[in-house]
Amino acid sequence: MGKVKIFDTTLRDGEQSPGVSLNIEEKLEIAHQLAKLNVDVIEAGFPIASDGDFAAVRAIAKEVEGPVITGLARATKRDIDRAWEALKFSDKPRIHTFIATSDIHMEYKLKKTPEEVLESAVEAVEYAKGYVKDIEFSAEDAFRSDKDFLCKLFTAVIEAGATVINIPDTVGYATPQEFGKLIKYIRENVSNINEVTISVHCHNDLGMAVANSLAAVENGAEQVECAVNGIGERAGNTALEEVVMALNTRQDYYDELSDITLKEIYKTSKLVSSLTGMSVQPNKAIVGKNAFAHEAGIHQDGVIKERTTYEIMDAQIIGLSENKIVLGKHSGRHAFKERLTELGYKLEGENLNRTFKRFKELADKKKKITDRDLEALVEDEIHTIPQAYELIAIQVTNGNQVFPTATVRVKLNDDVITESAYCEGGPIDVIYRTIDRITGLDCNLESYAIDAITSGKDALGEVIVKLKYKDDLFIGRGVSIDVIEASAKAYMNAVNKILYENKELIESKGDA
Ligand SMILES: CC(=O)SCCNC(=O)CCNC(=O)[C@H](O)C(C)(C)COP(=O)(O)OP(=O)(O)OC[C@H]1O[C@@H](n2cnc3c(N)ncnc32)[C@H](O)[C@@H]1OP(=O)(O)O
Ligand SMILES: CC(C)C(=O)C(=O)O
Repeated sequence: MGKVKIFDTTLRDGEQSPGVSLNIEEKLEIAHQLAKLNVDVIEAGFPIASDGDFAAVRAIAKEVEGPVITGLARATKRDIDRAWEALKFSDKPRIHTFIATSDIHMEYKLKKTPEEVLESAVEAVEYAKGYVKDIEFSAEDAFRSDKDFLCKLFTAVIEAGATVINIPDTVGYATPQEFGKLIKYIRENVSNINEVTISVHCHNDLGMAVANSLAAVENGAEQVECAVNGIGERAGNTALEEVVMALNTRQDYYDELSDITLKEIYKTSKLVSSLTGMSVQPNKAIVGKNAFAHEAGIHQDGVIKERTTYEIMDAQIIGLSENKIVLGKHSGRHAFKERLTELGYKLEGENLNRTFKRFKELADKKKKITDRDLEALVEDEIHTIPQAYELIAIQVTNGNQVFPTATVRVKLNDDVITESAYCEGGPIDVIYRTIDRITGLDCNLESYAIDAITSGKDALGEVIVKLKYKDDLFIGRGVSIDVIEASAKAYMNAVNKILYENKELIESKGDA
C-alpha cells in the first residue's frame, strides 16, 4: 500500500476565500487541530501578505509540532526572506516558492518571457536553499502551461535544489483524464523527477478538484494539497476530507492511504466552519449534516436491517458518534464531562462550569440533548475571546401591527451595567441598533446567516454575522434555542472581536 502525503492549505489558500479572515489565535487553534488530524504539511500563510499573516505563521512555526510547517513566497528575495523569518522557528520548516508558467500569466500578469520566468524560478529556489533544505516549488497555472516548457522548468528547479515540485490546476480547468495524463507526462519527461516528491494542487471551478487530485494520485502524485471543507479561492480547493475518505473507502482500488487520523475529521470540519464563518452545505460529502442521514423509508428500513445497505462509510470513523449516555436535565457534571471527553473536548474549571450551566438551561427547554447540541455549546465556549461586553438580557416586542422595540442590557468589563432601547426596523435590526447605541461603534453588518444545528422544533439555532469595521471583517457566532438570542450573541461576539483587535477603543471606554 502506498502513502499519499496530505498538505493542508486551509490557513493559506483556504483563507483566500472571499470574506474569510482569521486572527492569530484562530489560526493557531486550527493549526493545532490540523496537527491532531496528523496532516503531513501545514501551509500556515503567506508571510509577506501582512504583518498579521507573518505573525500567525511565526506563531504556528514556534508552537505547532509534528507536521512540516510551510509558508508561501513569490519568486522574489523579499518574499523568501520574509517567509524564512517566520518559518525558521519550526523544527520542520519548508519554504514554498512559486511563479506562473502559462503563456497567459507570463505575458499579461508577470510581463516576462519564458526564459525570464525560468531564470526567476531557479534563482528563487537557489536563494531559498541558502536558508533551508526543504523547498517546494509550484508552477502556478501549470495545467494551462506548455508541457515541454513545464518539464524544462521542473528539471531546472530540481537541479537548483527543490525537494517538492507542485503541479497546480490553478483555475480548475482540467478534467480528471487530462490531469492524470499531465502527471504521467511530467514523470516520464523530467529526467531528475525521482529525486523529488510530486505534488498536486487543484481548484474546484468545475467541481472536479477532488476527482483531478485522485486521478493525479493514480498517475504517480505523492502529495495532495487540499483544504478542510474544500474552502479556498473562488470555488475552493480540493476538499481534504473527501480525498482522504476516498482513499480510505476505496483502498481496494487506489492501493494508497494517507496518515490522517480519521476520527478527527468531523471535529476539524466543525472548527474550520465555525471560525471562518463558512457554513458547510448540508449535502456536502463526508461532513455535511445529511451525509449520514436517511430520509426515505426504503433506505431507513435497509439501514436498520443492515447499515451497509445504504452506507459505504461508518459515520463513527470520522468522529461522528451515537449517544451512548442519554444526557438530559437530570444529568450531572460527571456524565457531562465524560461525554465531552468522548467527543474529544477537554473542558476544565470555569469553562466547564459555564458550559455545564448552559447545558442545564438547554436541557430545561429541550427534551433530548444530542451530541451536536453539545458540540455547539462547547464551540461557543472555547472560541470566545475575552468579552469586553457581556450580554445580560434582551427583550424584543414585535408584531405585525407594532414597531419592533428592543431593550438590551450588557455588562462592560465585568463591571458597569448599561441598558438601552431602540424602536424601528426589523426585530433583529432593532437589537443590532440598540447594541450599536450602547457600544458607540460605527460598524456595518455585511452578512447574516441562520441555520438550525440540530433537528426538531426545539433545535439549536446558529447565527453567523460578518461585521465590517474600518477595512476589516469580523465574524461573530451565536448559538441558542431562541434565534433572537442567537442573533444578539453573534453580533456581540463580533463586537467583542473588534474591541479585542482595537484595544484602544475599550481602554477609552474604561476611562470614561
Ligand atoms: C494562485 C495563488 O493562490 S497565488 C497566491 C495568491 N494570494 C495572494 O495574493 C494573497 C496575498 N497577497 C497579497 O497580500 C499581495 O498581493 C502581495 C503583498 C503579495 C503583493 O501586493 P502588491 O505588492 O501590492 O502587488 P499586487 O498584489 O497588486 O501585484 C502582484 C505583483 O506580484 C507579481 N507576481 C505575482 N506572482 C509572482 C511570483 N510568483 N513571483 C514574482 N512576482 C510575482 C505580479 O506580477 C505583480 O507585480 P507588479 O507589481 O510588478 O505588476
Ligand atoms: C501558489 C499555488 C500553489 C496556488 O495556490 C495555485 O496555483 O492555485
